[in-house]
Amino acid sequence: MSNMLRESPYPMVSIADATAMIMAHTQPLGSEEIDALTALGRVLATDIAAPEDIPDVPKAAMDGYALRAGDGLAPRRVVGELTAGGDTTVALGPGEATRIMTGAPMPPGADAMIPVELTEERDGMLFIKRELKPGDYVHVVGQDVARGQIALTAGTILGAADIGILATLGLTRISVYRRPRVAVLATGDEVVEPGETRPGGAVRDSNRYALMAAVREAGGEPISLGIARDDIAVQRQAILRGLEQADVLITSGGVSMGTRDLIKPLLAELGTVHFGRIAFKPGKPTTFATVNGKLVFGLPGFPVSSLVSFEVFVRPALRALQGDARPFRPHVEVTLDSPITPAPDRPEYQRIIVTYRAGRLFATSTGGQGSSRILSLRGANGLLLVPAGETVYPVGSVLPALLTGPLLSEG
Ligand SMILES: Nc1nc2c(c(=O)[nH]1)N[C@H]1C(S)=C(S)[C@@H](COP(=O)(O)OP(=O)(O)OC[C@H]3O[C@@H](n4cnc5c(N)ncnc54)[C@H](O)[C@@H]3O)O[C@H]1N2
Ligand code: MOO
Repeated sequence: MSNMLRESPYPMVSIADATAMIMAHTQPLGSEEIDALTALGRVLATDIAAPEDIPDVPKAAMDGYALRAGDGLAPRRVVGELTAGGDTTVALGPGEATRIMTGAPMPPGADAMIPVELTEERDGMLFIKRELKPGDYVHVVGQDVARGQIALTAGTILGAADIGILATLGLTRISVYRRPRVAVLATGDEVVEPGETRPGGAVRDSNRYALMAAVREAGGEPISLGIARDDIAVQRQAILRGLEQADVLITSGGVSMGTRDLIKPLLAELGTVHFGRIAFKPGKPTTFATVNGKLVFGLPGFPVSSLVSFEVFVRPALRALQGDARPFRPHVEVTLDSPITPAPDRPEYQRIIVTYRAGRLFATSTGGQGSSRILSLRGANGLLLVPAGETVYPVGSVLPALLTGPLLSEG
């Protein structure tokens, strides 16, 4: 008599409920102070107020001559030359002008400047072709950033421009949220290291390596826990080792109905399993637990199921843990370029290539959507949200999708 369970003891939860349960257990980790100039991709933990005006003194906006607007169109005597970073001690009296280069501080006494194209200089005299007002072509104090202005807000993911803003303000140390440490464990007697000789029927461990790369892409720090064979003591020990070192633990495999599917009972023994099945394809047996306040995701063994479940359920949690104010991928509407067959029993997240064309987003399927067909992930920059059903969606249908990568553009 087989001791296999005939029915899962875990109720099937909806995608929305699963997401809500995960996010309810996910609070930003603490912050740390780091070098601002190498903080690309990190999430700011505090607002940044500008400590000074930029520019801090009035500066020439163009190459030309600094002068006094009140002298009107009268020729001026050229008394010197000012360059950006050069000596700024020249002071202008009435009837005087000085050559000045873009970015050089305006000399005392000058209240305007004129671009070289609108002038002539002969025998030490400047002739101007246009009358000026005070302030013309002058970059005023605080014009770019005003002292006290909030230049960056907490929750910002620091991009190249933000690094530039911090450097401009001279802020070389900043407070950012800590990156989650994420331990990744592969399970399965049939699973071997990709570089090892593969016995017939064994599978190479693609999941641990793909998941660790996905963790890194999501801003986390992956920790490899290797491969645990299908033995409850071995897996318990690996899980405990992971929880000691990490904020989050991800396992691959061993979450469905087989006699060697040990992850769910183990997590129930060590902590609380919040859900063990989702009405979702690919990734129905995806499991979420907390053990001593740490998040644990039991992802399915099929390579597509594990990566898609990571994208939909784990990635938002990793983003929220590092303080990202917008942890979810953008939702868009796409027009089908190829017909789509839904799964009859569960909403399915099908892999698509999204292209921007003539003002609209179009989606092409990546082909067969089997959970073991890893090539269905190749080139995909979107997940099409296909409701359960029997009817094929023809070309031209409009469906919602998540954008998971950079948009392709045609024409
Ligand atoms: N009777 C039922 N059987 C299954 C059900 C079910 O509801 N009732 N659910 C199916 C669904 S849906 C999924 S998804 C899979 C998930 O099963 P597991 O998470 O238990 O995964 P395994 O059985 O351990 O492995 C599945 C498959 O993936 C390969 N694998 C495992 N680890 C890796 C790895 N690290 N790298 C690459 N490939 C891996 C493994 O060899 C298997 O081929 O269960 C269905 N079954
Ligand atoms: O949900 Mo499973 O991931 O269909 O293959």
